[in-house]
Amino acid sequence: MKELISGFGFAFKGLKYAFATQLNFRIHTAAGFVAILAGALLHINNSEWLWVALCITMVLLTELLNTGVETLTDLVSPGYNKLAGHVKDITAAAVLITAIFALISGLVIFLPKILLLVTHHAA
Ligand SMILES: Nc1ncnc2c1ncn2[C@@H]1O[C@H](COP(=O)(O)OP(=O)(O)OP(=O)(O)O)[C@@H](O)[C@H]1O
Repeated sequence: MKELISGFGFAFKGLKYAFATQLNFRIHTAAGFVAILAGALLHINNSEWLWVALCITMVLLTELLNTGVETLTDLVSPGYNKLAGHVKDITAAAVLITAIFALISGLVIFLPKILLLVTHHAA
């Protein structure tokens, strides 16, 4: 039980480190909160909530993996190294792909509801 609790402690330490050092992690966390707020205000349904939860999880997960890989790369290759650059570019690309997926999902879920709201108010 003690090991389980200290395991959570290490995980929170990792989250705190990513949040403190990575601007992109803070931006994506804020975007996640905005999506949750929009979901509540626009009364999205259960399956839409699952898509929102999946997108937030995947973006933050890839951000955390990217931070881990970047940190490890800086540890093993502090100086310039072409391969080290490729490693960082590849994990950055993983974040980009996931963020694009989240953006498209967000548009599919929220845009029709926002347009309906706007046209309803305009009429
Ligand atoms: N050791 C290195 N050798 C070669 N190229 C590197 C190296 N470190 C970084 N780069 C190149 O610079 C880019 C930015 O690296 P950096 O470590 O600043 O990443 P970042 O995404 O800006 O991370 P951070 O959020 O820590 O600032 C990498 O994607 C890579 O192309």
